[in-house]
Amino acid sequence: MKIAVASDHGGFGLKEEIIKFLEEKGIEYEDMGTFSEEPVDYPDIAFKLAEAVARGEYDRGILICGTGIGVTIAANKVKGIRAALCHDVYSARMSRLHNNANVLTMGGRVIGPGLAKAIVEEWLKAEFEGGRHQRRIDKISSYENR
Ligand SMILES: O=C(CO)[C@H](O)[C@H](O)[C@H](O)COP(=O)(O)O
Repeated sequence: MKIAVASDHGGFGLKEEIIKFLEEKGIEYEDMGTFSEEPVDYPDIAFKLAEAVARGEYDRGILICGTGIGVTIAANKVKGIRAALCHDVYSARMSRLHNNANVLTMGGRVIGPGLAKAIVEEWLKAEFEGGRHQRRIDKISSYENR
């Protein structure tokens, strides 16, 4: 599995922690920036990662801004992206099982690295259950493609 990871300045510190974690776990990733705490605009970061995931260049993406809200709103504008803002392990798990989320979003100013790593670990291992959940996702896709 190949993961794309990106943040704005508000999520930069947490992104660096998540990257260390992915390295420890031997998970293939690409760091799509930003590369410092210099302010950048979160929509630029979110669209770049989300479009790359939508094109199939990565299996999944992780996006981090200050609250996680901005990148979630932006990423979900990209066709085929199901970005889920998760600040607890249960939501992270359910975003995979029921929503087949292909982008995980978090707020670097909201949660610390310990919880964020637990969220990422659960999110990467949980698999979509399909069935009735596929029908619901298909309705979202139909709306997107109308
Ligand atoms: O949290 C965010 C958007 O939801 C982003 O991290 C923004 O950068 C945030 O709005 C804070 O911006 P600031 O320029 O660092 O005050």
